[in-house]
Amino acid sequence: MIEYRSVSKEFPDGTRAVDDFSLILPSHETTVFLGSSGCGKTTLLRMVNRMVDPTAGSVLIDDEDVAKSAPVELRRRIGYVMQNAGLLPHRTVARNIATVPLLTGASKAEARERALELMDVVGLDRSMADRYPSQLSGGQQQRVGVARALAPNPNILLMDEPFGAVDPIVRRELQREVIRLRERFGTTIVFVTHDVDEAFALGHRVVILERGGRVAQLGTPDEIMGDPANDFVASFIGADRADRELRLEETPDGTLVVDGRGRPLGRLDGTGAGR
Ligand SMILES: Nc1ncnc2c1ncn2[C@@H]1O[C@H](COP(=O)(O)OP(=O)(O)OP(=O)(O)O)[C@@H](O)[C@H]1O
Repeated sequence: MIEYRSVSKEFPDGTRAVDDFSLILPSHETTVFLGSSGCGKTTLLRMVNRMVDPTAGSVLIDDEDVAKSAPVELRRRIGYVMQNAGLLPHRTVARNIATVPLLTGASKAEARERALELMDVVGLDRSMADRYPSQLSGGQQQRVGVARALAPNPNILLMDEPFGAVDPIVRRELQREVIRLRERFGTTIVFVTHDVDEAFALGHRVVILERGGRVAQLGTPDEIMGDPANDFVASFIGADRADRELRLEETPDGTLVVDGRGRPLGRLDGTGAGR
C-alpha cells in the first residue's frame, strides 16, 4: 500500500506543483494518475521513489515513511519506467535489463539468465539480447525498459507516460502486456498518463487531477464514465474521444488502422503508423 499524507511540493522557483494531496493506493492494484500537462502527475509519481521529496507531508509504503529510506535503495527495489525507455545506449539489451541485478551482486551469468527470462516475460525475442537500443523499434525499447524495471522483482512499478512515444497499435499491445504482468506478479502499479483511453484500459482506479494535484475525481473507470463528478471531468474524458477510437479497415493493400474520424494512422504490418 502506498499512502500520500497531506503532501505538497513547492519547487525552489515558487511553483506549487502539488498542494495538500492525500490518497491511499491499495496493493496489487493499478492506480492511474490522469490529467493534462502540468497538473503534477509526474511530481506525485516521483515522490514514491524519492526522485522528488515533498516540501510538506509524507509518502508511506506499507506504513513506512519513504523519507527514512535512502533514495538509492528505494530506486533499486521500486521499478521505474519512463517515456522513451531511458536505456543506456552503449549497453546491449541484456546488459540494460541486468543493470540492477549486477549492481546488487548477481554474477554476470546469473544476471544474463535473469535478463533472458525477463525478455520472455515482456515478449521480446531472446535473439535481441545482444543488440544495442538503437537497433530496436520504439516499442521494443519500451519492452526493454519494462523488463529492466522488473529485474529486481519489485512489488511496486512506477510508469510515467511509458507508451507516449509509440504508435497506437504498439501502444495497445504494450498496455495488454502491462495487464498480463500485473496479473502474473500482483505488482502494485502507479501509472501516469494524459490519455483517457489508456487510463481507463489500465486503471483499477483512476485519479483525475487538476492543476496543483487537486483530485477532480477518483473512481473505477465505470464509476467515472457513468457519473462524471463535474463539468471539468465530463469535458476531459469526452474531449476528442472520436480521435482516439481506432478501427480497422480492409483495403486492397492490407489492413489499415484509422481513427474515429476516418484518418489513416498506419498499417497493421507496422509501416507508416503514428501521427
Ligand atoms: N524541477 C522543477 N522546478 C520548477 N517547477 C517544476 C519542476 N518540475 C516540475 N515543475 C512544475 O510543476 C508543475 C507540475 O509538473 P509535473 O511534471 O508534475 O506535471 P505533469 O502533470 O506530470 O505534466 P506532464 O504531463 O507535462 O509531464 C508544472 O507546473 C511544472 O512546470
